[in-house]
Amino acid sequence: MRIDVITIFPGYLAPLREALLGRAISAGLVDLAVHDLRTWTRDVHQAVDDAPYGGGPGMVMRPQVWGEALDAVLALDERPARIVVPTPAGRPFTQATAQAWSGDERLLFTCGRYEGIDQRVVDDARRRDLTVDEVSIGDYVLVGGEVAVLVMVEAVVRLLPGVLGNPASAEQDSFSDGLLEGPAFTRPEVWRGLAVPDVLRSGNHAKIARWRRDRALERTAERRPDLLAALPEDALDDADRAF
Ligand SMILES: N#Cc1ccccc1Cn1ccc2ccc(-c3cc(N)[nH]n3)cc21
Repeated sequence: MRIDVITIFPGYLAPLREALLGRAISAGLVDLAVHDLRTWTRDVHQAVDDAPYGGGPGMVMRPQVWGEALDAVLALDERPARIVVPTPAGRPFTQATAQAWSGDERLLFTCGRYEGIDQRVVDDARRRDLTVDEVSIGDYVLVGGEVAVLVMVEAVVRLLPGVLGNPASAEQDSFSDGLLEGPAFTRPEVWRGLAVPDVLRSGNHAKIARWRRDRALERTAERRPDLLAALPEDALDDADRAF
């Protein structure tokens, strides 16, 4: 997978070259290129923003700079790219989104700042039949798109074959079966007077699986009843319903 990121703060994306993601890049599983948007400015001040039409607070990012940047970065590779625009006004980015995008050949992230990017940049890309996804990582407002890109790239890249040491980790993710993950424990057996649940030390794999499923159902019902309500009809078996 090729990943391009366009931003006025390239340094914000440095964490993508650390740890697991850094190893995925070194292993050739991911090609990452970060581009400074100001490369495509033409004025001495390298202006990337201007006042909003219709008035209002803040500034809006200029379409000309973004249009030239997108055209240039898209042209760097013939593979089709999904253009991702982080925005508080986007469709929710979920585990299902990450799963879907993990099958893409190329992702191109555009990091806005100020009050966002002139809408015509997205409109122009779409009318050229480019795939453009405007996505939100949560119902809160960040200062720019860079942090959202860090979140989305990590969520997607960890799903690529060969990235996680144990692929089962991704298969047993929270949300992979529509439920939250239950509690996890490791040594010591007792810590500050708190013991690991006996069933987890029983060696009875059927009982352990049932216990873990019950804890996941319990936690989901308590913290995210919306996820429980959204489960497909056949997602819960009789034992689940009995819980
Ligand atoms: N746009 C916008 C905007 C609108 C109003 C106030 C502040 C901003 C700042 N901003 C500029 C770029 C940008 C990108 C993504 C987010 C973002 C995503 C999530 N899920 N929250 N915030 C915010 C971003």
